Amino acid sequence: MQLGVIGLGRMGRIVVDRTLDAGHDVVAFDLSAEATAAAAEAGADPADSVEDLCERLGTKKRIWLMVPAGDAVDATLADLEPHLEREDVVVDGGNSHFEASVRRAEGTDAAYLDCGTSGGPASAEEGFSLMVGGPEWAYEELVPVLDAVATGPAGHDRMGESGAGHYVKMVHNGVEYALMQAYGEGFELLAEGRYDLEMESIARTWNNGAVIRSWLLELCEEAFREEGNDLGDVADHVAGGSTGTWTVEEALEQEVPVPLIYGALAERFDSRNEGRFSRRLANRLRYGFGRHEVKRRADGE
Ligand SMILES: NC(=O)C1=CN([C@@H]2O[C@H](COP(=O)(O)OP(=O)(O)OC[C@H]3O[C@@H](n4cnc5c(N)ncnc54)[C@H](O)[C@@H]3O)[C@@H](O)[C@H]2O)C=CC1
Ligand SMILES: O=C(CO)[C@H](O)[C@H](O)COP(=O)(O)O
Repeated sequence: MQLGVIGLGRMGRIVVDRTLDAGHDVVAFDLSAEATAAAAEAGADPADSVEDLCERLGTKKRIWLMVPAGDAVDATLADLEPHLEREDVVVDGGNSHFEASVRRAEGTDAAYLDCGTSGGPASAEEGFSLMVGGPEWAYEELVPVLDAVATGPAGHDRMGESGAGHYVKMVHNGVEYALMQAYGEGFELLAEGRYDLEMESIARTWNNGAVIRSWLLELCEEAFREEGNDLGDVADHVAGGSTGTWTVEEALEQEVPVPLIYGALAERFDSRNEGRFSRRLANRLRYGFGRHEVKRRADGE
């Protein structure tokens, strides 16, 4: 099979490499000429524009987008649109909102597959877990490439109609937030608690047979090994948050309680806030009702 890949960053490059390794042909394009050249060195046919990529693909185009979610997907689709026919298939492997994917599927002549991708750059060797939404014929058509990009045939499946792939990936990320928070709280108690403990040793021991073993816990083990028992100079600041926000918004709309996911998201936002207003007010209110001492900021700000 011949696959066009647009977006050759951390994730797109893995799509290219794994597709080439499985014996398929790849035509590659990125706005960065450097990224395109690097993919060419790995064996891909380099394109210098979306139009050039489409010409190199000929008829029955199979195109995988791995550009940042949002405007970049719409811009790429706008460039692709004049070259797309009904028998073509476009896959969006990024973290797009499922509603945007439904809109895009409705707005293109090609078959559109929304593909949630899990595993991250660390999965270059093993392959990804792929959650796909969209027309069944297009999914079946892409199976050889999905087999290559995923861990294998068991690493991908069609979740349902358009939007279902990115919907499942959105919820996956919500679960990811909650798991990270649960491990974080457990290790915080262990680190601050009454025994002098080795965090890496605990993570390693749990990873060998414990009920709570997981890849995220292996990443905890790696973090303690590489950063130290107290995480060294790693800052108390967690970036990102869009996919968790979408999960919570959807849960509210569906009236499904997700307190753990919401709590993890709130903690993430809180990590970016120094001197929370609500905590300062609570501090002052305790004086108001109980004449408890008001702790003052050292710098008087
Ligand atoms: N990094 C991760 O752990 C994961 C990322 N994703 C999703 O995969 C997508 C890509 O992520 P990364 O590879 O990490 O990002 P990245 O920033 O490493 O790479 C994005 C690439 O797209 C290129 N690009 C941007 N706009 C373009 C356009 N209009 N035309 C052609 N190329 C364009 C950039 O030059 C860059 O090389 C995002 O939607 C992200 O949310 C999904 C799962 C895991
Ligand atoms: O999808 C992922 C992991 O599964 C990506 O790492 C994503 O970038 C995480 O985004 P955020 O933490 O900002 O929601």
